[in-house]
Amino acid sequence: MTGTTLSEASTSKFVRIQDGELDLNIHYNDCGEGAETVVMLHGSGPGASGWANFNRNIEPLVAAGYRVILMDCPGWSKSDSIVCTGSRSDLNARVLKGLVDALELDRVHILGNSMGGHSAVAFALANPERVGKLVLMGGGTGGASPFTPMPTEGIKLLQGLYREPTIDNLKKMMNVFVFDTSDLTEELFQARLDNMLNRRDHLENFVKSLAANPKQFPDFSPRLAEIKAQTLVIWGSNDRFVPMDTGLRLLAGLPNAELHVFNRCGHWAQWEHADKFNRMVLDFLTH
Ligand SMILES: O=C(O)CCC(=O)/C=C/C=C(\O)C(=O)O
Repeated sequence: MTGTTLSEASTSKFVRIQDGELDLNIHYNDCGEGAETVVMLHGSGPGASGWANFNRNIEPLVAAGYRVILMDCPGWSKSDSIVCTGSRSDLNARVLKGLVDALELDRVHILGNSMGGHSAVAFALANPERVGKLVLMGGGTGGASPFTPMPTEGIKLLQGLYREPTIDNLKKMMNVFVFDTSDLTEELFQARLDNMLNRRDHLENFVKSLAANPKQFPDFSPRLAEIKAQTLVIWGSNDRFVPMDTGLRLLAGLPNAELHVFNRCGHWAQWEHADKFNRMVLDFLTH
């Protein structure tokens, strides 16, 4: 695939994953070829997907010789829908285990955004031998912030958008999502709205999941020291969804972590500072 333009359609694949009683059809994008694989896990916003979250990061990693797998978590994009009453971080981690087993990948690097970061940590705790390096952006663990009232203003807007999926509510959420809103085009809003409204079952099931268990993302702080993988934690200093002190908690708990904070950056560091982000990740993965 290297040397050709990657598209969502040309890289789109499905796999069936069994998780206890569950039999889930999971969508993923499989990009590039390489001895090492980077799995990218998206966040929990309505209409999110691997392709939507990481469209500025796939090509540079593929060009550098990595295979990139974008897994759409159950409840997002073209993956099956689900009501999650327990830990969504652990559910995603079990589904990822099913995917890496199905693809016969011994060990993967994982790059996770927000919920994707929480899920990457859950995977590393359950399957330490299957993890190369971790990159966590705006996520990695749930839990309270000592400084910021929770739920944060961003999470309140996210939950409001799930309940009432309108273009106005989408714009309200996206406007606190990134620091510089000038890159948020009408085209981007419309694509995201279409993604959301295509799968009303995902929206309804997220609301039901929250009603059944408001704490979908547990606090992994007490177990972070178990993770020996080298970890690059990346945060936006203006993150209004998952506050930056969560990054400091990760740094304190993970024995082999380093933290980079982007100034003038919200919850989407991999998109808002894509060029520098991509250079940092490639440097981190190769050294
Ligand atoms: O509640 C949390 O801790 C996680 C919130 C989260 O995952 C938000 C992510 C939003 C996106 O990445 C998105 O909508 O693209």
